[in-house]
Amino acid sequence: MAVALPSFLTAIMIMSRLMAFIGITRNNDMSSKLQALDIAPKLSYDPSAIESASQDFGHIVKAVPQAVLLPSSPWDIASLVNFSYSKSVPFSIAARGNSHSVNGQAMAKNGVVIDMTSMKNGNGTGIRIASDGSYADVGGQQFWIDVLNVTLGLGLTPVSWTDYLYLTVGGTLSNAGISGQTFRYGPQISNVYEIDVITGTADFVTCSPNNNSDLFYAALGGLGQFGIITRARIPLEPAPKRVKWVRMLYTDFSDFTRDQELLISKNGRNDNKALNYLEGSLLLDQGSLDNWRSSFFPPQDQPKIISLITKFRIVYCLEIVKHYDGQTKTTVDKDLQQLLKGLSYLPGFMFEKDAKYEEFLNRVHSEELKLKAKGLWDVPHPWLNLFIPKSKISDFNHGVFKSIVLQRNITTGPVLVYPMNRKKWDDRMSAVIPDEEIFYTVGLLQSSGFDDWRTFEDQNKEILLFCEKAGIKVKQYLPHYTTKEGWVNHFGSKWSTFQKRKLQFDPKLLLSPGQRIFNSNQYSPN
Ligand SMILES: Cc1cc2nc3c(=O)[nH]c(=O)nc-3n(C[C@H](O)[C@H](O)[C@H](O)COP(=O)(O)OP(=O)(O)OC[C@H]3O[C@@H](n4cnc5c(N)ncnc54)[C@H](O)[C@@H]3O)c2cc1C
Repeated sequence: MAVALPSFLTAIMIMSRLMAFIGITRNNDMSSKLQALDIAPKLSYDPSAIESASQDFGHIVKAVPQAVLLPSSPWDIASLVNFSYSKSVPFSIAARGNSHSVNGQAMAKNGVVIDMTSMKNGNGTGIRIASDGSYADVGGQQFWIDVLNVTLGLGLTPVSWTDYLYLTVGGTLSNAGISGQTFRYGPQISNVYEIDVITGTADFVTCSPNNNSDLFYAALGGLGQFGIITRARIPLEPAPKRVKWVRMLYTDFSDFTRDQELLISKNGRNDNKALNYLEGSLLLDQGSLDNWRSSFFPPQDQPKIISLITKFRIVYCLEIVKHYDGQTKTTVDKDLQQLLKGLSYLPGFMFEKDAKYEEFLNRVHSEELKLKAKGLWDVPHPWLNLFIPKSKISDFNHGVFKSIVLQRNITTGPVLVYPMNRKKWDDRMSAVIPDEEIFYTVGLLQSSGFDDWRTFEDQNKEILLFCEKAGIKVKQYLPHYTTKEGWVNHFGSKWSTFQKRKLQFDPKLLLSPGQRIFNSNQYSPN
């Protein structure tokens, strides 16, 4: 190609902005042409379908599509993409999983939103387990809770999870899919053998590390930019029956992080004596004992925990889980004692639970139901999720947790902080992580009222500014930027590959416009 890549892309972006200016003509044209398609009966213009496709779990931004596609098979999706791709003035298309993004990432202003969940089990997009039990083929629209239930039925399970299971396979694989298992098994994107993808050129491609590998690595962690994932092949292992679930409290941050790092370094291997899960969180007030990441602490112990919080203002909570099955309780208890030997948690502040494996994995759902009953689930969620290099986590504790968070004193909802290893991630994938062997994830998973989410967004901005000034090279998880410069910085050395792959797999910039990487002007605040 004679034209340099970035300027070609700039030309495409200018064209797409021009097209946005002539939106009205385009929209009328688009609606009438869509009526002529074979998938026309599956396009909904129903105000309630449009309204729900204009919103997400964040309740902060809104972008109204022209129509919502309710596909019954991947071919319906390919047909829609093909139609847009063939137009001289194409329209944008967003796959919508469970719409649990918080910044409009699954929206498509003036375009078409594909309600992936309408596919249910249609045409090979259900959950099918290999005859030897080594993997499951799973439709991109499937919820992880359904994957869990079906695989458990055969005594099997995937190994890498998210904290919450009412998310779709395609949605989490477009980000990374992280939780307390990540330190040992890697994120969900490191646990995929193969995927089927419909690209922005409407090609239906099966890809894996050995077959169309560029698209495989592009789509995993690719923020929906390169194609719509319609199937993923997920490795399975024998499922445990029960878990020992332990929480320990700390008032000293360096003790807390030293123990976290010690545990992940000793337990990263795949043997049945090692830990299966490790997370950490902050306890800031009474609400922290009973937020949606599960009420855990026995009621009789809560007064002494609250006294500790009152005295120290921040208490750090280390949470670990060990699976067990054939072992007797005594054996697993001995293994646990061995694992916890030499840790520096506060004496008298170790709490244990014994739970069914599925009860532990689905722990957020019961809290979700409680919050829903109180009208506190479908509220704004001004979240901030960051990856912080290990070398700066102490600076982050002082500058953010002990200063900004305590001074503003508005934080509601879980604040997570736990480490993971770079070596469990595959750098060829689109997902971006810090450039250090160990890094922490910090999630400020806040809920607010409809009137005050901006106060929380201000806190998020202050945190990012602090990191910038303090030279803490954070990477956002579930990233959200409003400028091209923000995205270029985010991807760093991966930016040129990301752009090149976009040109290759979605040259007309049709897909996932709500991420606002290549399409600006996609939504407005609520
Ligand atoms: C309560 C709650 C708890 C969470 N816990 C965790 C957690 O523990 N760990 C974690 O990693 N994340 C967590 N998340 C974040 C979550 O993983 C992401 O928001 C994820 O994108 C949500 O999945 P979804 O199916 O709702 O995707 P959506 O929000 O619908 O879509 C997300 C993005 O992916 C694109 N997309 C959707 N489906 C496809 C597909 N099939 N192919 C290609 N692109 C697609 C969309 O266009 C959009 O750009 C949590 C979110 C919530 C609300």
